[in-house]
Amino acid sequence: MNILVKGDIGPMLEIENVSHRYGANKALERVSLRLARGGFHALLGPNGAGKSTLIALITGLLRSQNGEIRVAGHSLSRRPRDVRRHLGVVFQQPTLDLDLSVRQNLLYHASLHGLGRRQARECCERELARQHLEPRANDKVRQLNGGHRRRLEIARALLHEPELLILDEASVGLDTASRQALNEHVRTLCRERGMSVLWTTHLLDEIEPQDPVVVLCAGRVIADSQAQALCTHTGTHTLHEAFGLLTTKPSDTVTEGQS
Ligand SMILES: Nc1ncnc2c1ncn2[C@@H]1O[C@H](COP(=O)(O)OP(=O)(O)OP(=O)(O)O)[C@@H](O)[C@H]1O
Repeated sequence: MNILVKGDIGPMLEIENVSHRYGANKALERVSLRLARGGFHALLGPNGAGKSTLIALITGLLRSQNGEIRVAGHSLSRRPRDVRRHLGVVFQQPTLDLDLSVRQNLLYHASLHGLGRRQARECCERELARQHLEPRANDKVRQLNGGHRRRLEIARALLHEPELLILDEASVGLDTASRQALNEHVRTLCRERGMSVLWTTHLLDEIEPQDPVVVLCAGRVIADSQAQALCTHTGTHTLHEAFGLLTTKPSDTVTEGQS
């Protein structure tokens, strides 16, 4: 995950030695990772691994207790506004207003971003088109299926055209076909817009062999490598087997280049 493509001016996301406690409960322990600019990256971990806590820290929902988080080179503690400008987030729990239309939800959010009326309209129409939601623009969110609601949340997260999109277990609650369609949709967006995506999940069928993955387990990074390298390292044939081994018997961290 820390391989930089020639010409890059630095990583998209850097996390250095971040720990977090909820009272006596240690949720994250000296977590460090780097995401190169552009491309689809996965953050994997079983339930309770600390994925949502890490995302809450990156997005500023939780206050960082120690360590350093930088987005596009901007320090979250020193330049939170610059960080927010570069960041779009789809949280695990949907936060759409079900009784407003698709377009109204977007316009409301655009106004929260401080966009003027005209610019807000333009941004909304652009995202409705990109997420293939134009035909549903006047429908109430309540009328949409789960997959379309998630697309609307992605549209909302991209209104200000961030370079990094974080999705926290975005496919939870969707049926298999909708999960697959959402995953493919995000990968296409990523390719077409040159964005960086951090996709968190505990569902391994959403990961492709060439994806860079970070695996969190019990609050620690236990692997940071390409998905297929995890199989090579653990001597397994599938990512399911590799993940099972790594998360039940965590040893040294698996990093890029190990096999
Ligand atoms: N508000 C909280 N108060 C106390 N403990 C918490 C709180 N939120 C999370 N935890 C604990 O912190 C640890 C990490 O939880 P977190 O939700 O970040 O993991 P996760 O990988 O996102 O799990 P899931 O996939 O189930 O959402 C767990 O032990 C969890 O019980």
